[in-house]
Amino acid sequence: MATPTLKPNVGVYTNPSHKLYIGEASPSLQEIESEQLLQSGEVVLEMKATGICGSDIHFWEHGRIGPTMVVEDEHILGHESSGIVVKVHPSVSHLKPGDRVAIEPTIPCAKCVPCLTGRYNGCEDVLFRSTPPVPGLLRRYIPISLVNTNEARQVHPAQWCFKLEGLSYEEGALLEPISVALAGIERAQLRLGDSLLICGAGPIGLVTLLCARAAGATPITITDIDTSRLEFAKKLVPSVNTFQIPLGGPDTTPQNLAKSINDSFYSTAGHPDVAIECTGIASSIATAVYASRFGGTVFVIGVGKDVVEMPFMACSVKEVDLKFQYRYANQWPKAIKLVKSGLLGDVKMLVSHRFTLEEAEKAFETVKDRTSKSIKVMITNE
Ligand SMILES: NC(=O)c1ccc[n+]([C@@H]2O[C@H](COP(=O)([O-])OP(=O)(O)OC[C@H]3O[C@@H](n4cnc5c(N)ncnc54)[C@H](O)[C@@H]3O)[C@@H](O)[C@H]2O)c1
Ligand SMILES: OC[C@H](O)C(O)[C@@H](O)CO
Ligand SMILES: [Zn+2]
Ligand SMILES: [Zn+2]
Repeated sequence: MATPTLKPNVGVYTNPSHKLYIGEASPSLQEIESEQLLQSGEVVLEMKATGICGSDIHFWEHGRIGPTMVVEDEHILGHESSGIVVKVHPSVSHLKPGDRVAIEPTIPCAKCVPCLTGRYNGCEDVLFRSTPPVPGLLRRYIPISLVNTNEARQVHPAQWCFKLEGLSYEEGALLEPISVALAGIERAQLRLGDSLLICGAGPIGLVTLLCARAAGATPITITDIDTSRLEFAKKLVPSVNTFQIPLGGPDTTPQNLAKSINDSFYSTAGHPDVAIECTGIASSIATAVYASRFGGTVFVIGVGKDVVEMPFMACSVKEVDLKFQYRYANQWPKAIKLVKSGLLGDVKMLVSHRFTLEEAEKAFETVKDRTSKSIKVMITNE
């Protein structure tokens, strides 16, 4: 690969005053250009595609997610990324300029019990790109290292980079939300022939739909308050049933909604076997619980308020298996195989808008503005 002309390193920041802006990022152009300034084992990645996640919008708009993830300083966003190797320290032999990789944004400690038992998403000392105070991936360059994790220099360990194997950069960036859905399906124990209810047709509900179809769930119904998202779901997976959750009106209690959903779409068995909740909204979780069969599973991926009122007795008398998810573990290799094989369908359909790094503000406004009808907004550099 011919040595590309490198540009100054910039990143997309938010701060405690809820500003969104482009600013200088680490490492500097001078550090990147001089291979001597790279440390042993390091390579530099030029980011090629980064998807904007709802949590990026949350950190920008509200400055926090829950009580512990709080923007207290200038903070780089982004954790759905892929890129290309542009510089390599002479000590590195397994990567060369031109190699294309996707980044898993988790940096676990590898020492605590969750790490040692394979559930490193529960790491007690985790660093997760874009969750404050760990700077995210939405910048032009990031150093990757085989031998150390130097957080002061914002180096990401090579262990958490996966070769793209022919996938496009955008598909590489989509591996992150796909990993969320795959982890959910794995822990919800969704099986071939299970009937499924997906609550919420945002990017997470939609990738869950693609993964659940591949896993053999049938029938599948997806809900949303927004008709345009349901129309998109139908375009993505024509066999899916869609159900619009009305805002207000006499029949909008979770019990009534659950009954309408079940009467419309689960008439054979009466109820879905599994519900995967992808909104984090209390009334939607309640609808999933009321729709559930005896011994059914309600699996909550959505996140929301610190305390949420739940239909406790409905869970109790139906022995509902109520489960939750926190990010993912061990999903990238599986996600790459699934996208590459075509089993998930055309995941690129999820990308509704593309912007350059310099247009990041417009990109973030597009995600926030529901009239834009965006699904997955990408910052690309291809
Ligand atoms: N657990 C995890 O590790 C994890 C990882 C990624 C995302 N998430 C969370 O998953 C959720 C979904 O993410 P997303 O990117 O798709 O978000 P999103 O906001 O784009 O999508 C949520 C969808 O839910 C719909 N909705 C709102 N109220 C509803 C209701 N009452 N019934 C049905 N639908 C309703 C919205 O119209 C929207 O289309 C968010 O809460 C996000 O923070 C969790
Ligand atoms: O995709 C991963 C999620 O966005 C993160 O867990 C975030 O919600 C909190 O760090
Ligand atoms: Zn995310
Ligand atoms: Zn750990």
